[in-house]
Amino acid sequence: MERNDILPVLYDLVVTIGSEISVKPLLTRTLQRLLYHTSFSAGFICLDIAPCNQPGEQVEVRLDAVVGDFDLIGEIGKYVALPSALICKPAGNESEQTELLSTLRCTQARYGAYLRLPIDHRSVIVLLAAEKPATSLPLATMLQPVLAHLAKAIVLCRNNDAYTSDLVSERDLLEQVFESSYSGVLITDSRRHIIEVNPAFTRITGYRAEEVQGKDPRILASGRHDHDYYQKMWYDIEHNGHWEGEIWNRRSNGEVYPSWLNINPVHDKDGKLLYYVGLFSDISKRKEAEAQIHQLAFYDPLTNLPNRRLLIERLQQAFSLEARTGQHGAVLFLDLDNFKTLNDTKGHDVGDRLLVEVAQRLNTCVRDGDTVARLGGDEFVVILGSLSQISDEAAAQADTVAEKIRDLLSQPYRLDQYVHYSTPSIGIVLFRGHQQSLDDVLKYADTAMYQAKTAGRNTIRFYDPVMQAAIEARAELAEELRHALERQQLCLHYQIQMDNRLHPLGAEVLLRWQHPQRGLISPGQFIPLAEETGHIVPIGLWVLQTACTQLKAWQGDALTRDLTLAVNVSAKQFRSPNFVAQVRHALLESGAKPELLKLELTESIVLENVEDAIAKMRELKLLGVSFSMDDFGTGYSSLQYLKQLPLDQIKIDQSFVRDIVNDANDAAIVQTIIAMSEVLGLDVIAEGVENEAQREFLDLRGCHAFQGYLFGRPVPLQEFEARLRG
Ligand SMILES: Nc1nc2c(ncn2[C@@H]2O[C@@H]3COP(=O)(O)O[C@H]4[C@@H](O)[C@H](n5cnc6c(=O)[nH]c(N)nc65)O[C@@H]4COP(=O)(O)O[C@H]3[C@H]2O)c(=O)[nH]1
Repeated sequence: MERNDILPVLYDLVVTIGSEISVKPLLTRTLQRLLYHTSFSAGFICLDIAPCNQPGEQVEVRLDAVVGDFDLIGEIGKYVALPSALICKPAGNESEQTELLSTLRCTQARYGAYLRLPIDHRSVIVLLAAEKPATSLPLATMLQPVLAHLAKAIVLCRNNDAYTSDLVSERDLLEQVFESSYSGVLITDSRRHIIEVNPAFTRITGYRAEEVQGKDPRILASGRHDHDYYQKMWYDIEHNGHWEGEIWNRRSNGEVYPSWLNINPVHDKDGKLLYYVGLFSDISKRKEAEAQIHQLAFYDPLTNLPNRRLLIERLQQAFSLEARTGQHGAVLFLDLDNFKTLNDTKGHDVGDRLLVEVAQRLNTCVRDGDTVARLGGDEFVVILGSLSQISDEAAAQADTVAEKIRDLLSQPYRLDQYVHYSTPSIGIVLFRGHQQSLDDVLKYADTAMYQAKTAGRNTIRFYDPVMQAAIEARAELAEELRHALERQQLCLHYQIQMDNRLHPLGAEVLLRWQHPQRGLISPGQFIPLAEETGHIVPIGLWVLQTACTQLKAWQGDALTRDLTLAVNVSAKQFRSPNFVAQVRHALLESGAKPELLKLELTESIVLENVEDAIAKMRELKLLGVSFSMDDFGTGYSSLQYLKQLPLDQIKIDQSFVRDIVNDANDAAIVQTIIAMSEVLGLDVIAEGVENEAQREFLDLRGCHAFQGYLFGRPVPLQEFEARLRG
């Protein structure tokens, strides 16, 4: 190559270098051009060479580009061991080159000459040939400017490569997000023609990309939203740069579904609108779940009627409405007469069917804006709204609806093979605005219903404040009773029991409540209340413990040591699973003799669960405790169970004793009870003996034990003991 030839070569190389933007093609094309112009047959480029100082050593270099030698091409990107003289040192004379290259294993000693062109301090181009091509000039020197240019180009291309690789990974990431997103993505051009959708769009809408591309997104519209809705949506997008909201669309199969949609416009850096991007998710499942939760939270699952919670909400609304209009509203509280019997005899399934049918009938009796709710069990509430402003008229309107309900609910029900007859008891209370509290209105309606029930069922009653006052007083008493024990307001009175020779046999302990304001309250008033609230259990236990302590205290005195104490046991107390343990514990703790403790049970307690009663009685009898059957004759009085029970005594109820002398019926009953006790080997005692005639009658018929005012009223302990001594 002559000096004059080199300029076009340099120009060609510079153009080649300048036209590449990526390292790999830059190196390859530069090598190709060099081989072409210099007549070398092969060449390679190594960048980033570590400094090599020892002349004889091998250096590890990476082949970044190779041209012309297929063996070496196979090594591109890999590290190969090459003589350091070839890579780092200026080329020697021809014989030295041949010798050096003969040791090159990787090129199979194919080359005898090379040209080494350093690009910068760390890179080199090595051109190889079987023998050195004829050139009159030192090529290394001539090519120097272009190599400096190449060094700069490598740096630029490397930066460019790094940038491109970042862009590619960014694009890959976006593409992956787009493809795998769970949300549907829809991209339109600025004229709102769909240009791209993702697979989630297809999954949700049922439309494939090619079916919607070029079309207006309006093809998805369900028709559920009016023109204004869309206008507002586009207004927000154009003016606020964003819209987000619930939208009902239609799938390709025609199904309408709710979705949550975000729309954003995309602009270029000059603010020119390029695209609209819509991102949406199918919220039909969420909506279904919400509806289900709402249904569960606000509706009764059996009848689908509003439940108590929704009833309260509706009542609140009705209060507000009537407050504005000045009209009356009414609450009807309904309960089905004898529903429990149907449930107990025919089973809950049949009971449920009746409730469903009642719910349906109730709904046909009221207007659209009215509410029919089920509170639970067989209790229903109806709210009637917009009744007259005049209370008499409003009452008449409510009464008309109640009559209609009563009439319809009294029609026969066909439940499976049964024809069932049911009637309701209905309580009504009127309301207007917020004059009464919501709780009060419901409470008053309940009271009125209760009144309807006690008035003989199948009845309608308006709320009566006098009755409400009685109920409230009762509730107050219950609350006070809760604290009576801890406040030490309870005490025991003792009523003597005697034999026919007027020897004291013992006493019945009778509970009294010394109320700080109301004075002495008799058990007839508070025992049923304590039964209802469950307070009878701790109270009963206290009576038992006090009686046992008293028995123990009497042990030291000859006058009292053989006296028995009869203790009344309530149903709830007896039913409690640890009743036996409680009695045993009371006896042990006090040290009382079990033979002196007599437990009084009533027929109803025992009849509730005869087997359980027998088991408990047997256990207690093993301890030595005895049993008396209280109020005998007033209930079922079955000889059958009487035989099975481990009783010791039968107590003739005072209702028979009262007229025993004058009423032949009572006399006959008492005689039968005495005879029956004899047959069964049981003691018999009569209670309520008030006069000598009664006592004599009983004594003559074989009843020799008595309790009653004739012998002594129930009195406090000191009085009782004084009387024994006197
Ligand atoms: N007219 C009349 N009445 C007489 C005569 N002799 C006694 N009495 C009353 O008849 C009731 C007899 O008690 P009971 O049948 O067990 O009926 C008791 C019993 O069922 C219940 N009771 C009382 N104390 C307790 C208790 O500690 N626990 C439980 N569970 N119930 C109790 O309260 C009921 C009523 O008790 P009290 O008011 O003390 O009423 C007592 C007593 O005062 C008489 O000659 N004429």
